[in-house]
Amino acid sequence: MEYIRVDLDRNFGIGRMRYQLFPFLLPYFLLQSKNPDVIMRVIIREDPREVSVYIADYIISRIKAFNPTPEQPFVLGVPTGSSPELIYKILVQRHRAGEISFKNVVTFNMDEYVGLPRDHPESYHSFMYKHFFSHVDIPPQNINILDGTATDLVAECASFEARIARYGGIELFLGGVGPDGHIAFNEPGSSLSSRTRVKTLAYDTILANSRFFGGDTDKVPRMAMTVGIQTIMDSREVVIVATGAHKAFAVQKGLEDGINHMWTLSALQLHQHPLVVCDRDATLELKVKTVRYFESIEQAGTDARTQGPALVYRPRTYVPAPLPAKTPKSQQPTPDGTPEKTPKDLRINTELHRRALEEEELTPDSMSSRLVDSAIGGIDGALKSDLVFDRMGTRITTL
Ligand SMILES: N[C@@H]1[C@@H](O)[C@H](O)[C@@H](COP(=O)(O)O)O[C@@H]1O
Repeated sequence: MEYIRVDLDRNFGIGRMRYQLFPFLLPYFLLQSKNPDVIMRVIIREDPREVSVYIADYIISRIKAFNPTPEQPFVLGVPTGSSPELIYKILVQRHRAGEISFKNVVTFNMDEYVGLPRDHPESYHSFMYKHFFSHVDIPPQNINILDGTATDLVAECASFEARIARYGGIELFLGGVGPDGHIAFNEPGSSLSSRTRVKTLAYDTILANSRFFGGDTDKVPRMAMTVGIQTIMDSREVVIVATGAHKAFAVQKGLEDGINHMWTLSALQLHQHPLVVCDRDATLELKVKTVRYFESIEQAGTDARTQGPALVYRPRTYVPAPLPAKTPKSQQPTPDGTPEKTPKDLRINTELHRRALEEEELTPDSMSSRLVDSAIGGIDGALKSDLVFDRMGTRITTL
């Protein structure tokens, strides 16, 4: 009896404390329910078609909610690759059905190969016009794609960042993910604070992308220009599409492991509104517990697109690269002693160029050794026709 009385006393005490704390905790709970998107969101669908429908719907709903005008367009970051093809197809269908207009949408492409002319069939210019731009009402002047044949590539990258800043930043960045966890062309080892720059491609990426060049790795450009991780992180929202068992290892590293420059997808753990939409195969390396957790969040009814409140708009804080405080050594004073005036754009270029020289990025010859087992499926390009992936993605069998 004595024990029971003690327990009752203790429970009563805790219960009373809970009620006393309630008024203080209430604002916290309200804040949580108002901002359900300030976490990593992972949406899982059964196959690539369902994933593409979800993302196309999501983009349409975001553009509509934004209600863009010519003065305040919706700024969309867009990728290439096989994963987004179906998304573009659905967006085109929905545009043709009169559901969505891209008249007041401005796009920035993630990346482009260095050295490929715009009209090369495998340039990202060609890809975007073939799959999307030629079929919707986006004005050509709203399309921004890096020019891989620019004579001054550093200046081209600086001007790209400046254009993004001029629009007030990117609203929604749609991206894919490479089998080695890269986003855009931010290969393993990329600085997590990188901005648009020229990047040497890792051998795995060359191998994976050789499928677009008739399987010939020699035809794949060795360099590309790409937005940086920080460029992506500055977007208000990031949506990543990941489909297929060959993306499973990258998804696992990006979602379950720590933030790591060797798996640049993982940088999104620091973003406020990241959304990863996977098909079932792309989740094969995740813990069952992780999959259940994300599924339960969606089932709980806080799904950003269908049930959640609108995202909270935050002010834009990005300003182009700071100008050097000191007069550069190379800049000689004019005969009358006053320093030479440098045009604004050139000053930005000089700063980025200086930084590019300082930040020599690590691009190992091949990262294949990190891709174990099922993830070897990531090198799908050259091998696709020779390999069969079983449903569990844990074994690769040759035909
Ligand atoms: N630069 C692109 C990336 O932006 C893309 O995400 C990746 C995956 O492409 P896919 O969707 O074809 O697997 O390929 C390339 O490396």
